[in-house]
Amino acid sequence: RRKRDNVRKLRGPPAPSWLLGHEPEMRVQAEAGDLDFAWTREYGATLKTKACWGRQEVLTADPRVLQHILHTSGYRYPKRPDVNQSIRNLMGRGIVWASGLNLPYDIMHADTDYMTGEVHQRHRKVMNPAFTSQQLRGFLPLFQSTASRMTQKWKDSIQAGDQTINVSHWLARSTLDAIGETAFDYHFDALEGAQSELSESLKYLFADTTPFPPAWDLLFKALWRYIPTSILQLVEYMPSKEYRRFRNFKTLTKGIAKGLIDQKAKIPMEDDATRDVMIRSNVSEDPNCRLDEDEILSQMASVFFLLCIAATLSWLLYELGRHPEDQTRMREEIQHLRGRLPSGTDFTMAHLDSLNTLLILHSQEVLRLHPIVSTLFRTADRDDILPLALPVITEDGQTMTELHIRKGQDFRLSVCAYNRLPSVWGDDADEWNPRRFLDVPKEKQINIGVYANLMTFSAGVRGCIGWRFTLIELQAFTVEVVENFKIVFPKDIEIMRMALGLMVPMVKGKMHEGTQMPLHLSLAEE
Ligand code: HEM
Repeated sequence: RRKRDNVRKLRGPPAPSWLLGHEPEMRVQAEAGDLDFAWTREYGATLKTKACWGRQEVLTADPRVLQHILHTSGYRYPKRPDVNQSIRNLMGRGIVWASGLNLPYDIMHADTDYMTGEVHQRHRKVMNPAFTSQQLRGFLPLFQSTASRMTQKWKDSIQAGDQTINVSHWLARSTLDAIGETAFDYHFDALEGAQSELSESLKYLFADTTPFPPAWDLLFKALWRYIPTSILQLVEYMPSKEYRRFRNFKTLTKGIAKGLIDQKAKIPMEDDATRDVMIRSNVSEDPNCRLDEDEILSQMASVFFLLCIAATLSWLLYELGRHPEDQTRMREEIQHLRGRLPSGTDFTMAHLDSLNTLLILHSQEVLRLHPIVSTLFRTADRDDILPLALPVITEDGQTMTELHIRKGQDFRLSVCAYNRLPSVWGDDADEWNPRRFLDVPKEKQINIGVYANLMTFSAGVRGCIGWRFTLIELQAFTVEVVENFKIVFPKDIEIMRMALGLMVPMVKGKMHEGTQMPLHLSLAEE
């Protein structure tokens, strides 16, 4: 006989409605993560919440539970079926969607051991060579020249008398250029205003749809887990705004990829040293390293992740604008290093690594405090017992140290709440303090995240493949901006952390204008 679960014994906030549970409340939080922070403070790191149709969910920021789900269990906690289908609507059959057998319905209803992850592993094998440390470090000069083109635009703007720069606008364009050239060997020329169709599509991808979906859509998506994949995939053709936008983005990125592949196909293989891994995968002899054409074209939608880098960089400049003392010290350190370089040469990765005290600490702190993907959604494919690192008090006053769950149990993995756990990051976990990374006792931490033990890039077999890429770009751009400009955060505006699929900055009272981060800039040498 199967053991009963003890999820219902967890404490949690009362649900406003049986039909919609906490869904509307979670989506209209004043700022992304507010409820996660409040609830984990009140009920502990693991608690129960309600989804649509009275379904019970577990929200957790417990490091041991996160480790168990993302790391130790391999593919046994797949993405929640409705979330995975939404990923497919946006990004097609690429790596972010690829799972065991791609049959969420079957996973839920099968007795057999499905979750071998073979499809995902095949995607990962093809993508990995493009993301090795050595490969990415070689991209530094390209990041530097893109950053320098961007700051030239800012200088032009300042000289023309406009000192308020919407940095997130420019960072999104620069990052699109950088990802295009490095990952796909493709020139978007977004900084020069070209390819505006893709830039525009990215800009409005989540605008005014995802945060406040109608009740029917919430209820409808909650039923997707009961629909076989072959039928479910048709939902991408729904006529409403969100579905249409996702569909257009997918068609657009696939179209660009197709053009690229056709163009490269004309070049004989041996003549093209830069021919990228995805094109090679098409002709690979080894079936474990081969993707079909639709899978290859779908990878182009990964340009979507540029939004993560652009938003992270925006938050970093925001924090530097609010902490002038950090900014001044960082600039002095960069200038000191610059003084030791022969003229006409630029920083190498070894130089950037040597800016460890400031640059790396600031990168880690911005990723901790402003995780762009603030929640991950997973479902158990079997009954399981999960050990808790942070035991919680149950409704009947007992201490719970293990969570017993049944197959099909949904989890909300709270990246943002884990990144602010006082037991992991210290009592000032809600505050900006880059130096904490020098003090946190690493030996006491439970090993989870791919970088700095943060959850920002997720963890385990499906952890972010682009984290090194992100760090190198983050460092190259930060050095370029801080060396050239003094950044001041304007007093007359308030920036909000909005959960629009991704956690992005917006100006309070001007949400309709979309993602923005206006900062006052002046030339550093003045
Ligand atoms: C600050 C920047 C970034 C953040 C916060 C971030 C975060 C994440 C997270 C949380 C996941 C797991 C998603 C899930 O489980 O559903 C993920 C996966 C992924 N990321 Fe990133 N990412 C960033 C930048 C990038 C970049 C620059 C690239 C590519 C150039 C990239 C490529 C990917 C891919 C391909 C996956 C899917 C991996 C897999 O399923 O095996 N990411 N990322």
